[in-house]
Amino acid sequence: MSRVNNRKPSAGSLYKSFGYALRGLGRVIVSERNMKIHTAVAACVLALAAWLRLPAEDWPPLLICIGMVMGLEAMNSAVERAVDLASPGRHELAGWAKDAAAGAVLIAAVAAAGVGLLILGPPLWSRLFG
Ligand SMILES: Nc1ncnc2c1ncn2[C@@H]1O[C@H](COP(=O)(O)OP(=O)(O)OP(=O)(O)O)[C@@H](O)[C@H]1O
Repeated sequence: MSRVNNRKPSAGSLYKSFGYALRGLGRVIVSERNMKIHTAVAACVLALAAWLRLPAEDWPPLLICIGMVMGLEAMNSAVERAVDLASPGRHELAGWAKDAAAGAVLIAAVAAAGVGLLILGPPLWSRLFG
């Protein structure tokens, strides 16, 4: 028989979950070089978008891409830690899992770079050379 979770969600537990999530993000930003790079690139993209006064409809794709890349990087860090815990020694499956998680970040980052170029490129070009 499956166990049923009868705990009622409370405002306190919701608040705590946000706290755990923010603590997790903080740890990833502090300890992962790639996450620092993603954070810096995201800040530059948002500053550039504001400077170029992009129209409202151009902002959602940029925000989605930033969220996708940073979210997947956090998930990649979680996979790395979980794999290291489960398989401290070298194992083919451990390498497979880490490579696949890193591949997910790479796909998102390449797609985000394409979206960023398409959205920011033309207005930046005309601001600089137009
Ligand atoms: N336990 C493991 N077994 C097999 N291959 C691994 C293992 N850990 C990491 N690898 C391989 O090394 C790559 C990089 O992994 P990771 O970023 O965790 O660094 P690392 O090799 O553990 O060393 P470090 O964290 O010191 O750079 C992985 O994508 C995978 O190909």
